[in-house]
Amino acid sequence: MTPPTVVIHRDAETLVQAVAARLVTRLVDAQAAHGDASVVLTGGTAGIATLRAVAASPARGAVDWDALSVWWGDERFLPPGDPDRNETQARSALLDHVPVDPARVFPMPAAVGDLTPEDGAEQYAQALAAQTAKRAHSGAPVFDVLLLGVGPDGHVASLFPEHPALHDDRPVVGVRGAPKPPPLRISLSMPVIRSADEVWLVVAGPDKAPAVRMALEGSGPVQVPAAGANGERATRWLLDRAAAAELPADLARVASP
Ligand SMILES: O=C(O)C(O)[C@@H](O)[C@H](O)[C@H](O)COP(=O)(O)O
Repeated sequence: MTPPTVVIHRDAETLVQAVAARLVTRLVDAQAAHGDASVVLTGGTAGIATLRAVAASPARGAVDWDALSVWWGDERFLPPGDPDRNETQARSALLDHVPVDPARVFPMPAAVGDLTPEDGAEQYAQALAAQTAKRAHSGAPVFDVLLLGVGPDGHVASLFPEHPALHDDRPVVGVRGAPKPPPLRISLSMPVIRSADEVWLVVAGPDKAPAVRMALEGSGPVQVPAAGANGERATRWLLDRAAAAELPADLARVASP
């Protein structure tokens, strides 16, 4: 694991534009290297705004959308099409506007009938295992880039501080009693998050500053899950100034003054 890098942008809007540009480049590079690319999306304000910025970017035409697999890091366990589902928001922000191959878009299961979050997690783990085998065969990482937001409490995906899901050794976990609504969720587990080639934590706003500081100053991942979210090859903290406000000066070099 390489040490995290920190990039600080002037404000939330500059941050999402810069992350969108970086994401387009990352997907193009992955496709050039191994023919296709695999991305994990996040819910949350900054994550969805980034997808909107990709959709609006003239550079989006550089991505071969047909050769992209789309996964989710977590999902709010709600009925299909619910406006609060991360899937619904990602589709309207980006996926409905680019020619993705529907067979390569892997939303987490929705709340239908008797399905529980645990059942949904198990189904998603099966889809993931098939992808893992396929990508291993081609020598590509399972995920080229995995996007995460960070909560004011330091949660990432639906892995909340001190929550039992953090200790679950299954690849995908059903979450009950999440402190951020809705209480029922599905999440990739920490080991699966950590298997991504690159993990990008996209964080804006002053309410996130204490969590960003704690994660980067060595807090444990049980108290501050974001502290454990490292990629195999790169971990990038992509921040606006407000989220970076509590970082010590040696970490706080500003990219967009
Ligand atoms: O489903 C969700 O809510 C998430 O995926 C969650 O982990 C989110 O990314 C953070 O809570 C940050 O969200 P904000 O950027 O909206 O604060």
